[in-house]
This record gives sequence, structure tokens and C-alpha cells, in this order.
Amino acid sequence: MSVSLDTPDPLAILLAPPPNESPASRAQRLQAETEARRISEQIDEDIRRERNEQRKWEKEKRTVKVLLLGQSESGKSTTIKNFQMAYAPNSFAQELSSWRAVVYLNLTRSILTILDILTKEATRKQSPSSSSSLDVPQSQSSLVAMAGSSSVDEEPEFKFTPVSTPHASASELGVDEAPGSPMSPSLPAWPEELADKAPPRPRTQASETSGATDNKFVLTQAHAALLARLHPPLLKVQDTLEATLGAPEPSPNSPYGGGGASDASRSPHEPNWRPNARKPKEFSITTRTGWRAALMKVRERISTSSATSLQSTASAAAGKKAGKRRKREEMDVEEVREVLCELGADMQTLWEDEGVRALLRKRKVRMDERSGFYLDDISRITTLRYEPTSDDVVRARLRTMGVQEYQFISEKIEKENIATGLLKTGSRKSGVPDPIKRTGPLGMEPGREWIIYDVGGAKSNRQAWLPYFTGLNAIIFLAPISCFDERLAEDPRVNRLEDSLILWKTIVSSDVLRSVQLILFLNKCDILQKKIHRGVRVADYISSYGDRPNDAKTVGKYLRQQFKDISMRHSPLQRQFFSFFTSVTDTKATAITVAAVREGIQRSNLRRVDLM
Ligand SMILES: Nc1nc2c(ncn2[C@@H]2O[C@H](COP(=O)(O)OP(=O)(O)OP(=O)(O)O)[C@@H](O)[C@H]2O)c(=O)[nH]1
Ligand SMILES: [Mg+2]
Repeated sequence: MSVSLDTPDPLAILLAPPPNESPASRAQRLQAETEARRISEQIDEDIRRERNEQRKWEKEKRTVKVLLLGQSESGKSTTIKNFQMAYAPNSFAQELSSWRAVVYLNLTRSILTILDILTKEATRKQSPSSSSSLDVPQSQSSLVAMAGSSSVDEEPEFKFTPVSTPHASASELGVDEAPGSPMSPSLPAWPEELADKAPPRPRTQASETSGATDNKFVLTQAHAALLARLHPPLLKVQDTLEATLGAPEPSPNSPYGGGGASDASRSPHEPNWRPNARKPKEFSITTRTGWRAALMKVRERISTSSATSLQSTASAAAGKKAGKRRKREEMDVEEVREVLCELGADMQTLWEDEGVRALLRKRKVRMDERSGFYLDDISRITTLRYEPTSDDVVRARLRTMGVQEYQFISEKIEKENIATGLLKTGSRKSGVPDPIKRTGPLGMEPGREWIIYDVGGAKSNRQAWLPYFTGLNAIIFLAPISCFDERLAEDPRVNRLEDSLILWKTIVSSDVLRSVQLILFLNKCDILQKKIHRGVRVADYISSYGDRPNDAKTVGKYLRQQFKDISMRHSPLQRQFFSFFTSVTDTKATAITVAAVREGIQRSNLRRVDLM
């Protein structure tokens, strides 16, 4: 094809170098052209960056950030589970079976706690020198460890000093938001389900009224046989589950570790002790590896091996053979399941034994008030087909280390227009909501993104909170109000209520957090109710409580007032006081609280954005 000289390219003519251009002019021209190109590219780059920053700013402005704070075992991770249940029911349901290993571990540790106490009792009886101490409550060391927190049943040491006059005036309650608003700062109602009616007698305490009230314990051959049958395999089960899920957390601050029976409680003379047994700690998974990843790993292993095992194990021998083929010396998770199923009847016998119950009462160990309590569900859990229920998952205890981040976003619209999502950061690939089409429940704004941070609450974790104090909209602070008679697992010198109050004071008085909305969950109201019902007198632990009625409602209100007074006195700026009485393991009641909290935070965020 030829180019007609009659129709020359006008652009080519324009850009063509001038005729007879000298080498010097040519160099000058090329330099000028390069410079012009550079400037043009710079302008493009500036525009691009400005646009990105604008987008990021818009996104930041629209993202709601919430931090969950509170001491260890206050219920932060359980609160997250409630958010997930309410707004990401599908992903919550998908994860249920991942929790099986944690439930197994919690159950195993409860049984090992009982065996530990039994062994100590046996050792005491054998040792004449220690017989005089038989009726003196023993050191809390081994008892503290297994569940994390300890119930302090000896002479109370913590004397609580109120920060205000005991009876606050009505004006102090300051109702400055429209009544009926979802998160009114007015006095929260005591949970109706706990209101003044006697709580149902816990099944676990049945033996208290069934004749075994004298707390007499006689170690029989049957106990010794149970001990021999249960202890060695359960230690192995514990090892395997911990190894599979991750590593137990060292607790340098505590001589007793964060959990597990301390070695100090073990007798070298007891035949079932392994002489160099690893010192058990409360189990946790660190942030960076992430509990979800660990749980998913377990789930995969269980489902692959159970598919093989459940189909092909018409005989248990086949499974055992397969197990032998595995290189590891330890059992694997599938074997754990089989072992627990085999031991189920013995575990049940141990837990239901009147003598053991009497011994636990004598040692003032309340298994049913401890975290990760599944002893009333042994027969259900120790079946090959056991699948964790949502209630099991909410009760599962897995200590958080570091900080876990969750994204809370609209997921998909269902008929009722209420499906939303709570996804872990980084896992958001598909199902990203279309902000234009979406509407949500309870004023949920289309496309609004929430980030929720769940932190480890133990003392050794608290330094890690600081970097998360900026850019926050709200903090949900969990204070377990049942813990007035307990001490920190990581530092048994410290009363848990006192620790909560000090922590609360630190948060409310922080200058960095002065504009952050604080929402207080006065949690574990159900356990408070149980304690009061079994006769624990609050005034014995909180001297300032005086002669007020010893009922859960009055105690709740009294403690709420203490937290409120601290907030009033120590906040750098005046702030509203939002509080809720909660039992976050009660998912039905908590769903209402969670919805109110979410709407309240969102509203205040909207106000903030409007002011920007
Ligand atoms: N009965 C009862 N148990 C609760 C309540 N809140 C939490 N728990 C249980 O207490 C245990 C500890 O709760 P978590 O949510 O793990 O506590 P956490 O604040 O996340 O603790 P860390 O991760 O150590 O900081 C779990 O076994 C929960 O099921 C409650 O209101 N009532
Ligand atoms: Mg946690």
C-alpha cells in the first residue's frame, strides 16, 4: 500500500523537526520535549494520588472502628461470636465444627482438674504429716490454673472502696439522649430473665442436696481405678490437641501459668504422674497464626480422617491400624475423638460420683462457674458423631493472644434484607457488597464497613492494645461483675473486680481516647446470680457495699454506679455513660444488646462524619 504525498499527515508535519536543524538545536529540542513529558507525567501522577487519597479518606470516614477491651475472660471473644451469629449466621454455622477440638480440650482439662484434686487428696491422706491440713482450704495454685480465674473462697482480702457516695442522685444518672433510643445512657434494666426469681438449680450442684452435704470424701478403689484409666490417656489427648491447635501460652507473670494444673500440685510419688510432664498452661492461639487458621486445620484433619474412619471403621481395629501407620508418636485428632468416646463413660462416672462432688465442695471448686464447662454434656460430646452446637461454641474457651481484627460488612441481601457479614480481614474475596443496592437492618447503612478488634486481656497482652487506640469510633469494655471474689489467673495477688475498675479508669482517663464513645458491658450477670443464690455475701468482699440487700440486681446496680462515677470523674471531656447488663453466653438476650450497640455507634459515627 502506498502513501499519497498529496495528503500528508498534519500531525507528522507539526511534530517534524525543523528543516536544517543544527545538532545543538536538536539536542535542545529533545531536552525540552523530555522535560515536557516529565511534567505531564508528574501531573497525571499527582491527580492519581489525590484521587486515591480522596477515596481512602472517604473509606476511612465511612469505616466504623470498634475495639473490645477488658481483662482476660471478661467475654470479649464471646461478644465477637455474638456479632458473628447475628450478622454472619452462615459463616458462623460453617465454622461450628472447627470448634470441636476446643470443646474436646476444654472438657479434657476439666476432667484433668478433677483428677488433679483427687490425686492431691489421695496424697494428703497417705502423708501423716499433712493430715492436719486436710480441712484447711489448700493453696489455690492448682485450682487457679485450670480455668484461668480463681474463685477466692478463703478469707476475702479485697476491700472495695467506692469512688462516690453510695446513693447517686437521679441527676447524676444524666439522661441526655432521647428516651427509647437504642443506646440510651439511662440506667440499663437488669436482665428480665434474671429478675428476682430464683434461678434454676444448676444440675451440677444436684448432689449438694442429695445427702452428700457433709463434704466427706473417702477415696475408694473405684476412684483409684478411674484415676488410672483416665489420667494417662487424657494427658495425651491434651498434648495432642494443644500440639494440633498451636502452642500453649507461657505466662511469665504467674507462678501458676495461665491455666492447667501447676506442677507444684503434682506429687512425684503418684504413679500416674509423668516425672517430667510439660507444665500445662491455659491454652491459647497467637494472633498472627490466628485461631481460625488453626481451627480450620483441625477441621480439615478431622473431616478427612473421619470420612475414612467412620466409613471404614466397622471395627475400631482398622482405625488403630491406620493410626499406627502415622509417623507421629502422639495421637492425631481423629484418635482423640475415639479415645474420648472410649473414656466417656468413665468421665461421666467421675463427674457424677457423690464422693468427688463432696470433695469439690470441700475444696470450694465450682466447675460449673468456670470457663469452658462441658461436664454436664459428657455423654453428648463423647459420641463419634458429635457436632458442636452454637451454644457449645459460645461457651468454648480459647484465650486470645495479641489482637484479632474482624471486618464487619454487608454480605448479601436475603428475603428479609437482613443478611450481613462478619469476615476476618483478608478473607474478603467474593461477596463484596454492592453499596448502591444494599439496605440493612436497624439503620445499617449500605456499604458501611465495620472493623472490630478483639484483644487478649491478660496483663502481658495489654501493651499490644496501644497502637489500636487511634481512629476509633467506640470501645466496648467488658467488665465481669461476678468476679468480686476472684483473682487474676496471671497474677493471683490481684482481685479481678479491682483490676477491671483500674483498667476502666485508665481507659476513661486516656487523653487519646477522649472523643471515643465508651460502652460498658457489665457481664457475667448469670454467674453473679448463681453466686448470690448459693449464698456468697458481697459485703464480705466489698466492705463499702454495707448492708444493702444481697441480691444480684442491687449488686449489679451498685457496681454499675462505681463504673459510672469513675467515668464522670476521670474523663478528660464530658461523655455519656452507656452501659448494659449482659450475659454474653445468652445469645438471645445479647442479640438485642448487640443490635442496640451497633445502631448507637453508627448514629454517633454519622454525626461525626457530618461534622467533618
Ligand atoms: N456463664 C457465662 N460465661 C461467660 C460469659 N461471658 C463469657 N463467658 C465464658 O467465659 C469464658 C471466657 O470468655 P472469652 O470471651 O474467651 O473471654 P476474653 O475476654 O476473650 O478473654 P481473653 O481472650 O483471655 O482476653 C468463655 O468460656 C465464655 O464462654 C457470661 O456472661 N456468662
Ligand atoms: Mg478472647
